Amino acid sequence: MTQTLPVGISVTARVPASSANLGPGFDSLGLALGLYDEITVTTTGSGLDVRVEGEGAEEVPWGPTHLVVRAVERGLEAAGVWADGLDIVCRNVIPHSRGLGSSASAVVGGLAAANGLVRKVAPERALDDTQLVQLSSEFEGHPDNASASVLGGVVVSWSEAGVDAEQRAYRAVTLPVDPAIKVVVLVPTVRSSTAHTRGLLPDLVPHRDASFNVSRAALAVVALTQRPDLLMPATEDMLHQGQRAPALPLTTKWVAVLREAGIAATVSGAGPTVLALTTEPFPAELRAAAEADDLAVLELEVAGGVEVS
Ligand SMILES: Nc1ncnc2c1ncn2[C@@H]1O[C@H](COP(=O)(O)OP(=O)(O)O)[C@@H](O)[C@H]1O
Ligand SMILES: N[C@@H](CCOP(=O)(O)O)C(=O)O
Repeated sequence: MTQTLPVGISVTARVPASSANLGPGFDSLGLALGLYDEITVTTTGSGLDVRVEGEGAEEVPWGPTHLVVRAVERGLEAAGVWADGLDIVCRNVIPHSRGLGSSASAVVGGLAAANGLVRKVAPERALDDTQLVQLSSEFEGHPDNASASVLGGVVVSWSEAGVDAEQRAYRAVTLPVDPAIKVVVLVPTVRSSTAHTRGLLPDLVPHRDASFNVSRAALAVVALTQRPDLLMPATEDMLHQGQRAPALPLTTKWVAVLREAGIAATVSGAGPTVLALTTEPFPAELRAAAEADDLAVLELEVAGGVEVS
């Protein structure tokens, strides 16, 4: 039976950004990054009130089609809980359409906030992390981003055929990142749509390229968790970065510049952000050159999973 939430309860979800693929781990590996959106949801007597501050405030809809609103409603529905009205405030920091998983963060944040409300009133109905990974991946379509924002750290995600042929079971495990690894992102001002750059990928790849990526993706897990000295070979890719390069000229240039300087750089997600993984301080001259190319250079912590207070 559906349970109705009382009016006036409130929670805030703090959800990290993420970088998907990490080079060879296309559609599987993800890393949670210390850039956070905050979503505060309060139950009211009726209606829907949405406010958005920061990134995307003037572009995203402030109503029922807003991604966070849809995720909050999905989270309540999954727990069998109803709210007569909702007040939702989004304080956005994660840049949109830059390859930092903003859409997955919005979905994970909305689901986690809904779950926080459920936990206050009917803890036995609250969803666990496995269910949050499933729901957010189903909803957003990118389990590499979604599971990083749910679980934090570096994640390996995969999917299995469900009982119903149309359904997939999304799974993920998280591993701690070697503390010697520093994460730097170079964020362009221009945007790129994930749907567009996915469209550039071929249906078929040569067996040798697939085999190349299998070795590098396996190595990436080792390099990220215990052997940062292997980050350069561990971030090589044949499956998507080259194919997307024509749509991402600035990104492609900076991945090459950084790699020539011995810094393990990849396209972050579907781009256009560049992800750099290093154990040394990021060189000042490269920072200055990147900023001169209109890239924001951000040193970020590896984040934990979404938190609800
Ligand atoms: N916090 C948010 N609130 C509402 N919509 C969002 C939010 N974050 C992202 N989106 C939607 O997702 C789109 C970006 O998704 P996508 O192209 O997959 O890029 P990204 O790499 O940032 O996830 C935005 O244009 C916007 O429509
Ligand atoms: N594996 C996906 C990841 C998309 O991430 P985003 O942050 O660019 O939305 C892909 O490479 O398409």
